[in-house]
Amino acid sequence: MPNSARNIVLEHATEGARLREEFFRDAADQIVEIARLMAVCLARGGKILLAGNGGSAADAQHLAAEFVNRFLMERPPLPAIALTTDSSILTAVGNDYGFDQVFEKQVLALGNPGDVFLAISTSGNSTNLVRALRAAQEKGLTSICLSGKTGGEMAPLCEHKILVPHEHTPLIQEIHIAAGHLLCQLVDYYLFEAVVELTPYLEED
Ligand SMILES: O=C(CO)[C@@H](O)[C@H](O)[C@H](O)[C@H](O)COP(=O)(O)O
Ligand SMILES: [Zn+2]
Repeated sequence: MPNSARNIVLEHATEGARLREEFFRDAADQIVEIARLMAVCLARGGKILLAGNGGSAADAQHLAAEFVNRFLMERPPLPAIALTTDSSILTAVGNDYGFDQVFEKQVLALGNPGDVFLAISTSGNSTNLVRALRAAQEKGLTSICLSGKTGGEMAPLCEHKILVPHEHTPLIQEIHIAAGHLLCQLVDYYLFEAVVELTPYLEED
């Protein structure tokens, strides 16, 4: 018995390491591109909205905190809001309209054209995120999804996608937070270390 429990640990570690290597090799350019567009959004005075359910709600909050506080370097606070944290908003909307609208109403209330909405879902099929992505489209936000496999119902609603090619929710989530950390690091890189690289993108419409 102790051996089979140990095998669960080792199989998770082996498969996680294999997936991580494959994912970052394939998605590196896309992560850089998405970080650059987030940096452009922030440099133009926009903000980043994030949302997810369960473990992905924790990821949304974790990443918002990195932006607002700091990540690896000392720099000014950056505007980011996790839409998962205000229990009065979540219970009022959930109670009066249903859980499917808890993120949609916040995107409609807080989102401005040019802001970024980052939706995090392993299945891509959480209705509250699908509805929030439609609201983001309506309000002119740039939508990004962190998802698994095909990105599910969210995929066609996202302008930019980071998809982890796996079936296992915890492994997808573990890659999501690693990709999220890299987005934080690269946003800081573009805004505070490599402004020259960002300048041509700032001049675009
Ligand atoms: O953390 C986990 C599983 O590792 C769970 O809390 C998980 O996030 C929840 O079941 C979510 O509701 C799943 O939603 P989604 O990723 O499919 O959008
Ligand atoms: Zn979990």
